[in-house]
Formats: sequence, structure tokens, C-alpha cells
Amino acid sequence: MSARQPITPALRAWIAERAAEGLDLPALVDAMCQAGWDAQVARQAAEETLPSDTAAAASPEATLATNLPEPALQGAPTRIDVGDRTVDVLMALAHPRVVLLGNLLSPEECTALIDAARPRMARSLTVATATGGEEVNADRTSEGMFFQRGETALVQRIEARIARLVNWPVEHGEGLQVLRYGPGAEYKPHYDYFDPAQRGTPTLVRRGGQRVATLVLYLNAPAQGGATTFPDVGLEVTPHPGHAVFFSYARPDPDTRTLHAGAPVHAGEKWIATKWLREREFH
Ligand SMILES: O=C(O)CCC(=O)C(=O)O
Ligand SMILES: [Fe+2]
Repeated sequence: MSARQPITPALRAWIAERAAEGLDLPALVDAMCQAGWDAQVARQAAEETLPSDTAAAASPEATLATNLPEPALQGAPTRIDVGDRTVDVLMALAHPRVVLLGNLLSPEECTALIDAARPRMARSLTVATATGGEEVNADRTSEGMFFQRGETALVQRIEARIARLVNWPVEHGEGLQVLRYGPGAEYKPHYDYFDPAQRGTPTLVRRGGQRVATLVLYLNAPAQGGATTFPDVGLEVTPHPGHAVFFSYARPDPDTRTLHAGAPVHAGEKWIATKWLREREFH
């Protein structure tokens, strides 16, 4: 292609997402050329989007700072030190970006979180994207509650651990939400980002930008059912106490393939804690 192509925000977001997946500068430029971009434009866009030290180093070993939450998986570690604990890396998927983690919470912490949440559970509300308020949603038959950020010593400890795990400031996180699904309850397929086409989205985004990543922490294991599913890629994550599934989305777009659901619980109950991460400080 010879015509000068513009470096659009969408292109920048795409570059950042590929970088988060581990592509280095030469690989990024290659991928863009294959997609029809002019080599010079591709290199310029990549250099402008990636931090200068990354672009300059341009080696596969270089730490790729990104604009998305992301566990430090360079060098394929089997475990990650999160300060007061060592988390197991169990599985990673590039697109959608999904990382399955083990040992994020101890059995005692899972129980303590359930016990602290239990007296405050109410039928789950979902953000009403049309208005920016909250509403009861038939697609979401769980019960839930929110902790304030840093509300208790336990919540504070977990939030600090998550921040270190995904390299994203505590202040960019929404309060931890605890959900309980009884038999038959589910959370139908949805995206966690706010739909840009909805009228209420600007109100929601004013509180800290878009959501860019989600961490679902499993607090128990239902006897049957209750997986977190990603229908676009046929992935089912089985709940185990102390495990967590992380996924990120560089832009509010279905092409991130982050459509996901809480599958119906068939036997027993399912308890999770969800941490949504924003672009900026959430207040
Ligand atoms: O229940 C699950 O496994 C998924 C929960 C979820 O999607 C959410 O809290 O946003
Ligand atoms: Fe979700």
C-alpha cells in the first residue's frame, strides 16, 4: 500500500493488545504488514504506542509495559510472587486474553469472605447501561453485595494481592463484589465493559474510565455446574476454591472475544468474588 494510512486510536489499541499478549516490536510490525499496513506507518505506529524503552529494546526478553492489567508472564513462570503469597499459573490464552490462576486465596480466606458477605446478600443488580443506574436483571439470577474498596483488613489484603498480580493500581479497581448462585442460578452471556452505544455509558465511564479487565475469584466449588464460560472460544473454567480467572479487553468491542457467562449451577451453590478494573482511578 502506498497511500499514507492514518494511525487511528483503534490501531493503537490493537497494538497495545498484541503487546500485552507478548508480541515484541518486530513481530508487531510484521503482523501489521501482513494485515496490509505500510511498513513505515506500521513501525511508526508501534513505536509511538509502545513505551520508548520497549520500542528501543525491541527484544523478545524486553518487559512489555502495556496499558492493560496483565500478570507478569514473561519467561513463562509457573508461579508468581504476589507479596504475601505465591500464585500458581495454570493456563493462559492469548485471544481472548484469559489467565487461569491457582492459590490466589487460602481456604480460610475464601470462607472468611463468604462469612463477611453472607448477611449483606441481596438479589444482584446489573448496571443499567441505558441510564447509568442499577436494575434487577432477569439474565442474572444470583445474589450479591459490594464491599467498599479497602473496607476490611481481609478485603484490603486481597486487593493489594490482586494489584500486584495484574500490575494495576488498587485505586483503579471497583469494590470487590461477592456473588452467590443457588441451584439453577446463572449469569447469561455478557461483556463486562460498558456498551458505547448505550446512553448511560458516559455517566458510568466518568467514574474511572472503561472497565478493561475482570478477575473472578472462586470461593467454593459447587457440586455440579457453575463454570465461567467463554462461548466465543468454547472455554469453560471450572470453579475451585482459591482459583481465579483473569481476562482483559483493550476496547469495548466484541472482537475482544470476552463474551462470558456464569453457567447454571446444577447442584450445590457457587460463591465468587469479582474485581473489575478500570482504566483510571475509580471513585
Ligand atoms: O459467575 C461467573 O462465573 C462469572 C461472573 C461474571 O461474569 C461477573 O461477575 O461479571
Ligand atoms: Fe462478567
